[in-house]
Amino acid sequence: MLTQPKITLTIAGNDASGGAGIGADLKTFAEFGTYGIAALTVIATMDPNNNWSHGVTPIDAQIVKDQLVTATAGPKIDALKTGMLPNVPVIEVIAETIKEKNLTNLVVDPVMVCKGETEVLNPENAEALRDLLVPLATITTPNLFEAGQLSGLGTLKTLDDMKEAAKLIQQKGAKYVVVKGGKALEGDKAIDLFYNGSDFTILEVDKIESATNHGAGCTFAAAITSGLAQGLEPKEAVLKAKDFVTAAIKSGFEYNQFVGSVFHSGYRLEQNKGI
Ligand SMILES: Nc1ncnc2c1ncn2[C@@H]1O[C@H](COP(=O)(O)OP(=O)(O)O)[C@@H](O)[C@H]1O
Ligand SMILES: Cc1ncc(COP(=O)(O)O)c(C=O)c1O
Ligand SMILES: [Mg+2]
Repeated sequence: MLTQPKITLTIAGNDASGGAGIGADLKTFAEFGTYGIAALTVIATMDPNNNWSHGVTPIDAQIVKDQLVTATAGPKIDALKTGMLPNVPVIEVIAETIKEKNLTNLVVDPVMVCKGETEVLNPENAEALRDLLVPLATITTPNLFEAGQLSGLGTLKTLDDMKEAAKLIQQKGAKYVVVKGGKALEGDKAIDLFYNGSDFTILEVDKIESATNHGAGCTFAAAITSGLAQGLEPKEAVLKAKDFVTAAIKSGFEYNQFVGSVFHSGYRLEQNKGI
C-alpha cells in the first residue's frame, strides 16, 4: 500500500465560477498532493444579468455540523482552513467541532467581502470570527479590508497600518497573522506582512496589472494549509504559498467580462515545477 496522503479539510463556500471557495481550495490541495476534503457552508451565486452581483445562500448550521462529523470520521486531519462563513450559528458549530476534535493547523481566512463587492457578509460575522475562530487559528490571513475590521482600526492605508493591525489581531489569539496588502494597498508592489508575535517579515512582489486575482485569497490560504499539513513551519508555508499564488495570478485568465480568475495549476504548468 502507498503511504497515506496528508489530509486537508476546507470548510468554505462554493463559487460556481470555480475561482474561489472550495473549488479553489480542492484544486490547490491537489496541486500540493494533499488529499482534500470539503464541508460546504454557503452557496455563492453571481448574476451575469445584474453586473455579477453576488447572492449568498447559507447552508443550515446543523448540515454544516453533520458534514464535519463525516469529515472527522476518517483519518486524522493534518490541517484545515475556513473560508466564507455565512452567519454566526455556522461559525459557532465550526469552532465547537475544532475544539471537540482537537483539530490543529487551522488557517482562518476571514472572508468578509468578495472582491468588487461592497456589501459585507453579515456584519456580526466579523465579531464571531474574531472571538470564536481567530483565537483557534495557527494562521489567519485577512486582506486589507478584513484586517481593518478584525483589528478595529478601520481603513488601513500604509505598511505601518498593516503592522499595527497584525499586532492587534495576534493579540486576539492567532499564533501567526498574514495581512495581505494585495492589490488594495497603493503602490506598484503586492505586499503581504507576516507576523509571528515578535518579528515582521515582508513578502513583496511586483503587482500584476491584470485583474486575474479572483480567488487569490482562497488559493493562498489553501496553499498555506497544504504546507502546514506537509510539516512546513508556518513562515515557510506562507513563503511557498506566496510563490504559488503569484504564479496562479500570473497565469490567470478572463473568466468573462466581469471577472478574471486565478488559474490554480499555474505554478506547476507555467514554471514546470513540481510541488
Ligand atoms: N495584482 C496582484 N499582483 C500580485 N499579487 C497579488 C495581486 N492581487 C493579489 N495578490 C496577492 O494575492 C494574495 C491574496 O491577496 P488578496 O487578493 O488581497 O486577498 P483576497 O483575495 O482575500 O482579497 C496575496 O498574496 C496578495 O498579495
Ligand atoms: C464562495 C466564495 N468564497 C470566498 C470568496 C472570496 O474570494 P477571494 O479568494 O477572491 O477572496 C468568494 C468570492 O467570490 C466566494 O464566492
Ligand atoms: Mg479573500
